[in-house]
Amino acid sequence: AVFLIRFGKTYLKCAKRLPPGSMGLIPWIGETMEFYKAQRGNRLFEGFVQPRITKHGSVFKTSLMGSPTVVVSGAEANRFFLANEFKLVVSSWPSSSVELMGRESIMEMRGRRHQHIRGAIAKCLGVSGLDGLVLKMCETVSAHLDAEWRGRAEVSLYMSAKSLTFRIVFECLLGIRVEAGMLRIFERVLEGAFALPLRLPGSTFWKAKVARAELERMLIGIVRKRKAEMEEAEDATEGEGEGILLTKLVSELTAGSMSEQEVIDNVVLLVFAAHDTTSFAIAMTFKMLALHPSCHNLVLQEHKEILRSNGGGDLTMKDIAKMSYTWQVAQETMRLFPPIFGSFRRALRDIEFRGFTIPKGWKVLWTTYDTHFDGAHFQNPLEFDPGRFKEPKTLQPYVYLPFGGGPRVCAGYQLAKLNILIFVHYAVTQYDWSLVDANEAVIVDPLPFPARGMPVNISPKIL
Ligand code: HEM
Repeated sequence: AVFLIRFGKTYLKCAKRLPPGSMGLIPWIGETMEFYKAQRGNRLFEGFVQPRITKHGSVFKTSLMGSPTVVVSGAEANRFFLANEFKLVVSSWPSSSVELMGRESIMEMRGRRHQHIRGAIAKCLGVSGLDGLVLKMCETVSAHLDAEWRGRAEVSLYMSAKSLTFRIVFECLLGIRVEAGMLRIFERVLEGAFALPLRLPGSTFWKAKVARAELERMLIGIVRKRKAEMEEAEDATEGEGEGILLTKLVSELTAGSMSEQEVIDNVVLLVFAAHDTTSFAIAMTFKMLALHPSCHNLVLQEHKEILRSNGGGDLTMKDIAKMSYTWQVAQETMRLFPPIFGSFRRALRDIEFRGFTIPKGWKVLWTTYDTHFDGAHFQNPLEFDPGRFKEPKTLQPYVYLPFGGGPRVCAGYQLAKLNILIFVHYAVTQYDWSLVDANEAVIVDPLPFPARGMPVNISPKIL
């Protein structure tokens, strides 16, 4: 009833200037079913957004998951809404995500508090912070391949990428040893992040809450121990190398500029932000390499050259800088298969956009798809052509957005890049591999993943 009254009032006030579109027969349900159906089949653009753009234009209204929503398209719209974060809009996550990630995480922060927490995270996740982690990341990738690939004929590339990404965040960034069962607890939290927030014992959300409480207990123990160790050692450094991020967050705690809850919530959020996104990018990069053998050969040449020049030793940032073609492959992969298709914002006040009014409180959905697949920005947009990223500076701003844009642009971009490149380096130079199922579908629920976990046949490479 509250929804209907509020919705009705806003509707009458702005009706003339609302964007065109359909709110469905029952506004609370609206077009949610059509949205979910298209999303699950990885056809959100072709199945939901594009037909409505054709019918209503590039700004249209709909009603999704109980919220009146305006879907916007094009680089100009992306810039308008992403760059005006905090001024006209704020990011808007489902209540289950907020509850499970924590209300003190960066995704819920605004203004100064957001800037402060982001500053602390960015210091560790920027190029200079990560420089001291390259060696540890290489050791982690090597150890991962030895433990999970060696001696096997087949592995699930996606699951392997997931456990590696988890290990990199925990062991390299936080300096926390991954114990058996930790990944499972974490994944149970993630499973509830987009589930209906039902507090019924046995429901996905309930199980996620129980897992979150377990994770929180574990993290509180770790944070308190690290704080005591740092105090005892009178260690006032903000950290570098292994564990850089946790050291930085704990030093903020000691200095009184962050609360314990903020430290815990942001640790959970960072693992969440890194996990499915990086793993999907890795899996799809391999898929694209398998489907485009000439690209695979170029990648292999690039990495063999690095092995030749460093004598097969540990990688350095200089070696990683030489992986330019591999990064083009990964970028082109994320253009076609963005790990995050877009995200929701909430209007802080009535917003005038392209002659329409977006009422205060309504949601705005920006997506990567329409610019990523637009022939005006990318010639033959459905073709896989890594070469288009050779000169990325020629791209107009807010066209290529796998990492978002504006004040909330991905804080983990450099880490994701390192993770992908280092993994590709070790995997392609040490193993011959091929896809078990070249036609494996991608399911989106609500983040994308390969339906069968992308099994690959592997055998040790004889170089
Ligand atoms: C291929 C991998 C990744 C992709 C595609 C990706 C994508 C994104 C996107 C699209 C956003 C913006 C969301 C929005 O505007 O609502 C974002 C935000 C964010 N990402 Fe990533 N991400 C990746 C990896 C990572 C990693 C490895 C980390 C850190 C460990 C990370 C940390 C964050 C954080 C903290 C934010 C929120 C920033 C803020 O609110 O200020 N991401 N990411």
